[in-house]
Amino acid sequence: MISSERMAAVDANAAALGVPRKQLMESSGNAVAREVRAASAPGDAVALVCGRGNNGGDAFVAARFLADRDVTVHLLGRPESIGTAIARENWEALRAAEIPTETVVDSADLDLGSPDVVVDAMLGTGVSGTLREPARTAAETINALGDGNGSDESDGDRGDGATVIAVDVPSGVDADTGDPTGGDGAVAVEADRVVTFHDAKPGLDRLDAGVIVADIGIPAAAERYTGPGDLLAFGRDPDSHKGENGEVLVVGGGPYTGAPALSARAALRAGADLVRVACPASVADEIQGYSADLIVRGLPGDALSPDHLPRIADLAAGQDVVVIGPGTGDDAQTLELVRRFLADFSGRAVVDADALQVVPEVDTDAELTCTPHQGELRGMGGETAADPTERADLVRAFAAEIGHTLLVKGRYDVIASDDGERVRQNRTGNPGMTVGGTGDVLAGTVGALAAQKAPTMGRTDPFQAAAAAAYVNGLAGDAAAEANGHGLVATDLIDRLPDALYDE
Ligand SMILES: NC(=O)C1=CN([C@@H]2O[C@H](COP(=O)(O)OP(=O)(O)OC[C@H]3O[C@@H](n4cnc5c(N)ncnc54)[C@H](O)[C@@H]3O)[C@@H](O)[C@H]2O)[C@@H](O)CC1
Ligand SMILES: [K+]
Repeated sequence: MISSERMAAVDANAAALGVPRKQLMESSGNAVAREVRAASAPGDAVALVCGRGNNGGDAFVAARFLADRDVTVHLLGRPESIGTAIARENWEALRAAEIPTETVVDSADLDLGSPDVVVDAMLGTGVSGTLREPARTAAETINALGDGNGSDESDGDRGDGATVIAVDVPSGVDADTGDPTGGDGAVAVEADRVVTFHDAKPGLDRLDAGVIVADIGIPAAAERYTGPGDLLAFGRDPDSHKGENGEVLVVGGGPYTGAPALSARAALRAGADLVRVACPASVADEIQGYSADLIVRGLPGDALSPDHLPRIADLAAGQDVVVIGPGTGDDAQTLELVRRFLADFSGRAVVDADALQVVPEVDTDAELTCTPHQGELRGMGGETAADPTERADLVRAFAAEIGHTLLVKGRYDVIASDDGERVRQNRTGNPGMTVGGTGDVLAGTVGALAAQKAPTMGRTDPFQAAAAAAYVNGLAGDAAAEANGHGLVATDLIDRLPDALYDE
C-alpha cells in the first residue's frame, strides 16, 4: 500500500535515479492498453476520456498501443492548456500519428458515441475538490455508458454497458480514502476496473471495482533510499508567520561548547524560526559568542544536573522540538537530569550523544527521535551488521522495541519509524564527514524539520523529518567536500543546508 504523498516522493526519487516520469508514463500507458485489450476485441470502439494532467497523458500513450482497436481520444480542454510537458509531448505524438482526437471545451460538445470500452483518464492523484465542468458531465456520461454497474456485470462478457477502465484512480475519487473528492454524494466515475501504478492505494480497496496494480518500472531503490522526493513535505509555506516554521530548544553544553552551538545553528539554517539554547551558565557567553542569532539561557553551574529540571521543563513547554544531548558529557548528575526530563516530557524531542544511553531505561510519553552512531546504538542495547539490508532490519526491529524513531548514522544511514513499519536508508555523505561536529549538525537539522508546522503543510512526521535530515545533511557534506575535500569542517555543512534543503 502506498499513499499519494509517498507515491509523489517515490516518483521524484525515481527521476533522480535516472528514470524520468516520461518513461514511467510510457509504462503506465502500456499497462492501461493491456487491460483495454483484455476487455475488448479487435475493431471494438474504445473512447479515451482525458484530462490535461499526467493522468490524461497516460491515456495518450495507451492510445498508441491500441492500433487494432477503433480508438478516439477525447481531450477535456484546449490542447494548448495541457498542463505538463510530458503529457503535451504525448498529445503531439498522437496528432502526428493521426490517431483520432476530439477536443471538448464545453460539456455540450461531449459525444462519446457507444463505445465498448471507456477509459477514464480525466483525473488521477492531481484532483482537488468537486469535479468541475466538463469533467463532471463527462463522469455522468461515463457512468451512464457503463450503467454504473460496478465490477459485477463487466467481467469478460461486457453485457450491455461499456466496460469502464479507470487510469490510476477513478476520476473524482480520493486514492487515499476511496471517498469522492467533492464530499459525500459528489459525482465521481464508477469504474469496473482500475489500473493503478506501482503499488496498491488504500482508497481503491474500498471501491466496487477490480484493481490491477501495474509495475511501471520504478526501481526499488526509489523507495529504499532517501532522495529529493523525501524533501517534498518540507517546502516553506510562503504565507507562514514567525514561529510557524518551528521553535527549537537545544539542551546541552557543559564540558563542550561547540556541540550545542552547532546543533542550534544548524536548526536555524534548516529553517526553524526561533532557536533557544539551555546550557550551564559557565559556557553561556561562549555559546552566545558563536552566534548572535541564538537565544541563550544560562543555568547555574558548570554542568547540567537535576537542579535544572524545573527551568528546563519550563523552557521546553512552549517548544515544538527539544534537542537534548549535544555536548552535555556523561556525568552521572547530567544523565540523571536527562532521565527525569524525558520521564516527565510528553512533547517531541531529538536525543543525541551521551543522552542516548538513558533512552532504553526511560518510560516516557514523549515522541523521541534518537540519532546514534553505531557505537552509541550498541550502548543503547541495539545491534548492527555490516550488510546494509541486515542492518536495516536490525534497526527497524530495535526502533519497534524501544518505540521511538531511530536514525542510525553510518556510511549508509538507516532511519526507522517508531513502530518499525517503515525503514529507509540514506546514501548521501562522504568520508570527510567523520570530522567532529557533523552529528551535532544532523541533530539540529532533525530538530528543525520535526518542528515544522506551517498551516498548509501541517505537522511533519518524525520519521520523515529524520529521513529528510539525513539526506540534506549528507548533501550539505557533499557540497562542503567539493569545496574543501577531506578538510571539511562541521560549520561548512551548516552554511550549505539551505541550498541542500530548498534549492534542489
Ligand atoms: N509516479 C507517479 O506519480 C506517476 C503518475 N502518473 C500519472 O499521473 C497522474 C497524476 O498527474 P497530475 O499530477 O498531472 O494530476 P492529474 O492528471 O490527476 O490532474 C491534474 C489536472 O486536473 C485538474 N483538476 C484538478 N482538480 C480538478 C477538479 N476537481 N475538476 C476538474 N479538473 C481538476 C488540474 O487543473 C490539472 O489540469 C497519476 O494519477 C497517474 O495517472 C503516471 O504517468 C506515471 C507515474
Ligand atoms: K482517472
